[in-house]
Amino acid sequence: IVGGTNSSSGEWPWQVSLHAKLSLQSHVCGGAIISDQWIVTAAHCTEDLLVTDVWRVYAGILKQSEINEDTPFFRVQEIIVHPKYEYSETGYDIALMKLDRPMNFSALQQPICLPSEDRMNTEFTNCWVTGWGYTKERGEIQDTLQKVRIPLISNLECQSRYQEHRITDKMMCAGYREGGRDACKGDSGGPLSCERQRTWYLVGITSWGEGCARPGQPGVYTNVTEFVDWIHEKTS
Ligand SMILES: O=C1CSc2cc(C(=O)N[C@@H](Cc3ccccc3)C(=O)NCCc3cc(Cl)ccc3-n3cnnn3)ccc2N1
Repeated sequence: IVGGTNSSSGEWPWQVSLHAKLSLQSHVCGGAIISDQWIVTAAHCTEDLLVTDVWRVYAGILKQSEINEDTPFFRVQEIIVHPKYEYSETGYDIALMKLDRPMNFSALQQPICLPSEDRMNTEFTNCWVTGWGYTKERGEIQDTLQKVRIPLISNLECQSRYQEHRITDKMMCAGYREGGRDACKGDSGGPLSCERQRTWYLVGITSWGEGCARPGQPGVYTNVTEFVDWIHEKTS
């Protein structure tokens, strides 16, 4: 996250850190808890890592330094990648991870609501992006979960910023014209969370962008509203 600040414990209890343990273990992507046994993340996070037993899902943590060999984690039983996913910039950048056992909810780990499909995203005015990603383009993974408020922008404006891409209705964008605040490497797969009437909704999944926090280069997110039916179909 570029231009953000430290989160406090329990502020984003649906945020998880997805680790892969090959020879070494490291944070790969963010993710969001949507039920006691399902995590939503980006499809590109699971590319080349579709074998389930390398994954470790850490919930209820604020700092990466809380993670050591004694820290409890969830194993992944199943990974469902959207069948139309090819790569982030063509959309459908969404995947589901089924945990090997149901999670007990607490103040530190609990689900975020899925948006209802009849809401227009532009109605959301209090949206935040969170993650342990870089704070600048050539940065490093952060210890404390970062948060930054970023306004949603119309797909029309977003398309005008990405003339060499097709910004589809399966995508949505968020950013400041002047740049300075954005997601960055290590944040992908994590939530773009929007609050309305004291309830938080998973409106976007951090997907791609041209650099981090550059002027006129907004972040591009998977438009979760367009996938609510698919998520219900796959997780029920
Ligand atoms: O311990 C480490 C060493 S460094 C490291 C890098 C990444 C990384 O590049 N992630 C990519 C995605 C990725 C994930 C897995 C495998 C390969 C790539 C990312 O987050 N990419 C974020 C994409 C992005 C989204 C928005 Cl909304 C705005 C701007 C950007 N960025 C554009 N340029 N950088 N960020 C993930 C975990 C890491 N952990």
